[in-house]
Amino acid sequence: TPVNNLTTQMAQQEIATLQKRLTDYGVAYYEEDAPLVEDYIYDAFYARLVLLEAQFPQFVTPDSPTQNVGGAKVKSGLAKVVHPAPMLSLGDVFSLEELQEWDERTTKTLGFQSEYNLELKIDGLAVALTYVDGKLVQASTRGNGSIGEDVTANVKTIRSIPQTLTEPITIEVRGEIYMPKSSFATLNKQREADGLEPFANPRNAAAGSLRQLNVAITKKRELSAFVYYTADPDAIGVTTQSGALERFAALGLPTDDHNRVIATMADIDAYIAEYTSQRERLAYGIDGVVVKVNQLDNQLDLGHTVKIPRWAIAYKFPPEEALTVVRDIEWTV
Ligand SMILES: CC(C)(C)c1nc(N2CCN(c3ncccn3)CC2)c2cc(C(N)=O)c(N)nc2n1
Repeated sequence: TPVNNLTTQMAQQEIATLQKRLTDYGVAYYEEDAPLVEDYIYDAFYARLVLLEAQFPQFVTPDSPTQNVGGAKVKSGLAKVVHPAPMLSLGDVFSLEELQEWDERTTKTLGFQSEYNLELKIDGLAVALTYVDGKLVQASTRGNGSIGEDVTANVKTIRSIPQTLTEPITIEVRGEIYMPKSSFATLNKQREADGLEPFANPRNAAAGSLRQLNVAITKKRELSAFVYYTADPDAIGVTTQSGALERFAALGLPTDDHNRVIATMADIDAYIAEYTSQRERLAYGIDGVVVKVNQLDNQLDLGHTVKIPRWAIAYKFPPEEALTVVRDIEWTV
């Protein structure tokens, strides 16, 4: 259950159970050297307890596993985090014709023509950010959609991600962390000067920089982010995707301002043409356009399959590999 749908009673119960379970696991691991569960299971329960205790501090006890240094039993790599609501993937199309077909299917299912919110598809890596009473308490990568990695300390070094919202609300938001093209070029020059392998593209550089155990390295890597989703729109009182983006900005969260609401799919050609040509002039990498049904209640009517929402689709630009050399030469000048 997402943290802000819990009653105090439920939270107290879950916290007590987790404290007991993690203490037993800790004893078996540290004192009997006979771990009861895999590390990633322990880490996922531990991350859940951290989240609950942040939301319900009245239930933190001095002997809670989170209160002693040995608590986070992370031996190797980053701790694991279970996403309370799975992070879905996105369906892809590669032509305007397929986009029209998607629009026809969507219009048929709804019984009327929906308006769409268009967003640039930022070429980075997806993260979930959890704020409790307006404070950033956890950040995790998408991972496989159900279990990601805890990158809270790393994310706290990203200047565009606020540690405190402008209102003390409890909400989980999702977005994309990316490395601007200029930071990517500078980083790769430095790596080549140091005899290191350069990163293949800004997305890999962002992932490698974010998932660092040594947070000081993340801090130096000049990452940025855009927020684009919450599973709990009631927490911010919005009814459309475009309204959610406006509320995110009002809360101090970074959003991309290239989004646009269109009435019918006929209007998308202009947007796609505009950003296909603008692409190399943007300060960050994009690999397409994301089209979303704008009214949130219509999104609910459309629902999602196991993996992807029916109310959103990603139009992918044709790969620009051929232009890479030309583009790099152009802006390194
Ligand atoms: C909330 C939904 C599911 C509709 C959604 N999902 C997204 N993604 C899911 C798949 N993701 C993913 N990542 C790795 C492996 C599989 N899927 C990566 C993010 C979005 C990504 C962007 C972006 N990049 O700019 C965006 N403006 N809106 C998104 N909206």
